[in-house]
Amino acid sequence: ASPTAALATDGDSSPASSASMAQPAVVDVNPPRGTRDFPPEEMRLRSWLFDNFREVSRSMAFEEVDFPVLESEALFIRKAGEEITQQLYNFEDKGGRRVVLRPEITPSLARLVIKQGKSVSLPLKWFTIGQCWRYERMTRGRRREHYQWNMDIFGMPKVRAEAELIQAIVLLFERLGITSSDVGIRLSSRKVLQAVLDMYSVPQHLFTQVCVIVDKLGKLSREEIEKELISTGLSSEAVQGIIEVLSLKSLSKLEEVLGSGVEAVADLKKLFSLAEQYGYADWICFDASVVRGLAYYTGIVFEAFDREGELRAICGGGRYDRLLSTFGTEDVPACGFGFGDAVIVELLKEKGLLPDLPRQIDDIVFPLDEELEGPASSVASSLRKKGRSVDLVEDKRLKWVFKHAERINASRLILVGKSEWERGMVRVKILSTREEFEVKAGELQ
Ligand SMILES: CC(=O)Nc1cnc2ccccc2c1
Repeated sequence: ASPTAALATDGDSSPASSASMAQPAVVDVNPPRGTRDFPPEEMRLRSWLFDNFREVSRSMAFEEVDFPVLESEALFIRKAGEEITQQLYNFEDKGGRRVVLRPEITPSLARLVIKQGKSVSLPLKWFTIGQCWRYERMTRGRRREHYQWNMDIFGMPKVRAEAELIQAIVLLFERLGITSSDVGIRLSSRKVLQAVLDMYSVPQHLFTQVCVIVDKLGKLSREEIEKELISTGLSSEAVQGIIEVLSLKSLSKLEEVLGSGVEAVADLKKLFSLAEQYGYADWICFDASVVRGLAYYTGIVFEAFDREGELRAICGGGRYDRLLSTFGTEDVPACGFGFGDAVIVELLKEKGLLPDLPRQIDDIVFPLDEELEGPASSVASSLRKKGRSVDLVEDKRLKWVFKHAERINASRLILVGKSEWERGMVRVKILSTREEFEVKAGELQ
């Protein structure tokens, strides 16, 4: 049997044929658990999505940056009980260093801002698209990697930053054909929770833990949330106060409860008025229960959701003004979001918005017999230098070449034949119109 025959076995004990019995077990052709390959068709869809991410970033005047997927574990050690830090894809490298495959991008961004220090002028607007990892017991069969588009602004303390980032999200959805009736953006501020904790004189060191617990509203039952909150040491009055305020859906009600002049309310009012000016007001709504699950958010937080409600958050982000001081340096106000590559594709599938992305090339160059392989190479080379995408085909029958041209949606078929070549000509077939004519080889473009 051919060497690849063994690859065809699906690895079960009952061999397909006696031959596979004799074959040694060849490498497992599947990628590691929880990870994906991107064959051409999937890769075209991913590239299409990422090109949209990039186009939006460009239109917002963000600069692209990148980081190693491998980072020091220290960057992600946080004590707030976040799921993301309990699933670190961490290990010790051969130098005995504690490292991780990064679970998120923001700490790397902060690290680079600190490293760049005084040499960069604020505000900084940076974006990246990068793979992130988690190590989860495969019992849940969830993926262990995904790609995330991140947009972050450093050094912009006012809600203009949040307004800019929300515009980026809306621009992306609009580019993909998603409307504000498909998707909404829920937003609130962690300063709401801060104000409530102050009302019940909850010690500040509990703030991030409480945020991480409250973020599970909607995933855990109310009783479980209350239990977890009590276990952090909160009084039952404080717990009830938190649950009550977080169920508010109107800014004016929030103002009644928290009193006017509270920073959280002022920030949110400003953001809603900016939204009108940007023209995306119908995309956003206030929802006090939005806290997001990352420990370091300090202000406005937001997440996009599918209004039909099945899917989890499509993307999310918020302000994190105190992340840099947790790395031992002075704080720089910051705000950003992460947009994963998985939920959005599910949503596009459901909305029938997946684009048709057929393979397409400009020219197929084909020598009609083997003594013309040289001339065919020079024809292909000159077309490529003029920017044409060219598939140089040989050792095939003409019948196969026509089939191939159709399969890859070639625009032209350039046939290099003996008699034509002797006259310095090649034959060109326009595949859409079946039109056929001779062209001087040197004038082909
Ligand atoms: C739907 C999906 O794939 N989520 C996903 C997959 N991998 C991750 C890896 C790190 C952090 C979050 C992740 C989230």
